Amino acid sequence: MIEVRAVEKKYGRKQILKGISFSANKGEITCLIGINGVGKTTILNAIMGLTPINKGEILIDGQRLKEKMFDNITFIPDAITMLPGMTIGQAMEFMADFYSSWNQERATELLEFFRLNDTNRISSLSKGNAAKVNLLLGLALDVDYVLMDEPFSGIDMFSREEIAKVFTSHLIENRGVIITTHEVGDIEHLIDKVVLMDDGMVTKEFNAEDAREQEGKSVIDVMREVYQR
Ligand SMILES: Nc1ncnc2c1ncn2[C@@H]1O[C@H](COP(=O)(O)OP(=O)(O)OP(=O)(O)O)[C@@H](O)[C@H]1O
Repeated sequence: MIEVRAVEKKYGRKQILKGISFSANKGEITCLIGINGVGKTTILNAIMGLTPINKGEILIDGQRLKEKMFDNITFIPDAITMLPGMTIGQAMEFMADFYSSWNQERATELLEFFRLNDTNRISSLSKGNAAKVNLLLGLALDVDYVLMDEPFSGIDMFSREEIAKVFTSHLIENRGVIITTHEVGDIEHLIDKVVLMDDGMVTKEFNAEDAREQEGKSVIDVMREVYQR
């Protein structure tokens, strides 16, 4: 489990996170939702140890962040970080050389799943295919936790639908996934837990299926209630 406890973060004098707390379980997809600039990426960076926090703590499987934990967690940023001149195959080789957790079998399966051609250059990819390569490179690692920053941002409806399918496949199973987004529409049915953020705080944390089954409310219904108060 990833536990974010009363985390505060300032950039200069600007307080971005004002005591954020939530948890994300293994085997579940947790969606962090909030408007642009609310601090979603900052939280992912803090979980990855990429940005220092001012207060609070972050625990992974009950332990404070330590360097060796980063072998068990991966961060998929919102844009591809590989050199544009590389082919998809070369990007995969780079990852295989760099990460001991690289799983070539899973990488090949993801390549087929997303119907990508490994001889294509990163620079020639459509936004949708670049997003798929980005996910492939992260999901091919054998890690328990996957953090994804806006995986659906700026891509067309058909690519979004194809990408969404990966979340219900065995390629995600048993992992703890945190996704950030400001548009929940396409992935609403895939999410287990929802964490709504506003003004540097968590305004509501709930189980999406419970909301659907017990209250007959979609994630969007709950968001409307919370944000339009
Ligand atoms: N390194 C930094 N130095 C100063 N301010 C920063 C830095 N990184 C982020 N910020 C500011 O912190 C706030 C939160 O940024 P963050 O990227 O975490 O938000 P977000 O919710 O992920 O937004 P988006 O949906 O646009 O990606 C923004 O106002 C941003 O300008």
